[in-house]
Amino acid sequence: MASVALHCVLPGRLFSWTRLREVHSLVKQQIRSCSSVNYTRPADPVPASTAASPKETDWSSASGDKEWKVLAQDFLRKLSKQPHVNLEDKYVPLKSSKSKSEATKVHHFVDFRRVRVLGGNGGDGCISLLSVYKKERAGPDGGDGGNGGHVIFKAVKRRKSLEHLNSYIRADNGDPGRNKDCHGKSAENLVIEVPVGTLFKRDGVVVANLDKEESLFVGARGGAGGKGNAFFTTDVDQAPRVAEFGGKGEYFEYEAELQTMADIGFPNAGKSTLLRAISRARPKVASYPFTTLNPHVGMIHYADHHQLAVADIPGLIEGAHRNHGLGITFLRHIERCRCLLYVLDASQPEPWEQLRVLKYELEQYQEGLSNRPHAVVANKIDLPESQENVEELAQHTDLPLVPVSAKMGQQLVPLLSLIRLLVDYAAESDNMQSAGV
Ligand SMILES: Nc1nc2c(ncn2[C@@H]2O[C@H](COP(=O)(O)OP(=O)(O)OP(=O)(O)O)[C@@H](O)[C@H]2O)c(=O)[nH]1
Ligand SMILES: [Mg+2]
Repeated sequence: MASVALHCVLPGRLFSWTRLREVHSLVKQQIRSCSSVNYTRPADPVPASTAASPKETDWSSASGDKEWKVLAQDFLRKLSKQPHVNLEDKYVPLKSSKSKSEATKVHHFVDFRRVRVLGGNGGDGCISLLSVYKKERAGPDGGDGGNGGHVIFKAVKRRKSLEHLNSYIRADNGDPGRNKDCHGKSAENLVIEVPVGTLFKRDGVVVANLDKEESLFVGARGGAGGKGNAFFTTDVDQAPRVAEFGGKGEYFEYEAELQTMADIGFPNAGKSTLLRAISRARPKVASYPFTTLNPHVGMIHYADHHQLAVADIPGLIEGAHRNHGLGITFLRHIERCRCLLYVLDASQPEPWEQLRVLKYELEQYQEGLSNRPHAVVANKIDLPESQENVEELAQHTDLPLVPVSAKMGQQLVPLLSLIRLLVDYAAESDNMQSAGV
């Protein structure tokens, strides 16, 4: 979700600055040339009153839903007139008072894990015949074994990634029964927290969708405890010498997948700088393309104590939907984002071309993906050449547009308020859809 990601990936190689400059100019050429490949260039700039370019309207009208655009535009207009006066708490972003972590380990955003789960075995029943003072044959007294623990997955809001999920999860075994009718202790169930929106698949088939807070999924049941020999006493057999073994715990392999992990994904220039500016995340920032090779997630806090996860996805290149570059892996992440931010480098000429490429790539990968509530972030407005480009960009798109400087921290508050508006809108329409309204 950062600077227009029309770059190529340079995995694990050392480059000279000259090589890097060559790559950069290649990328720029790509940006300019992609318009001629698969989609048409926009017509000459149209007057602000008839803002939407014909192509733009086509994409957005695919879903027939432009309500969020009107809402977002109104919201931005109000904000520009009366910055944050009388704004509801939920739109007021809070700046973290904590400094950025000094830890050297960077946590990546994990939205896919393969896990093997094993329920605990039940404890074995005990065979014992009691013999006490003056009563040599006091009868059978073998206790039952305890039950093995289940492995249970629970959806909680405070988890945002599957990073903590181990690849092998095993619940405890039940204790075996003992003599003197002592029953073994049942093992505690092992409850593993996962983020809301986690899907569990077995052999490609969805077996559980934890899309509600507190919803549970029993991944593997523990075995039942075996009965001790006291249980088998009958009128005709007063001293049974049989007991049961405890049942084996279930074993399954799942693919855990996170659906709406990050609320906003920015497919594309200065993305990492922006994520650093608005959250405590620390993605690497550098002046060459494809600095970010893994998605990063940062949290934004609002005055009503709500938190939003924002994901920074590595840049997209032209043809990403055909798996060029690192393309398809990251488009998979975007698929799970509720809303999108298109981060454009406003210092480059014709930034609307960057927007077209990004939208085209998303649409090619999955139809309707680019119709999710989204906004355009014109970054680097601190550079003098950006001014004119941003004005022209506003004429080329009818999308909510926020000019920012991620590096200088300019205009970030309106952006954060807008993000909240879009995410709330998306959540509400999701709820309405699931309620069948
Ligand atoms: N002047 C200026 N420079 C910026 C701004 N935001 C980012 N940059 C610079 O742009 C360059 C790229 O920034 P990154 O944040 O790494 O860009 P990115 O989109 O994450 O790039 P990839 O990870 O390679 O896709 C860095 O040199 C930043 O310092 C800005 O607002 N103003
Ligand atoms: Mg980056």
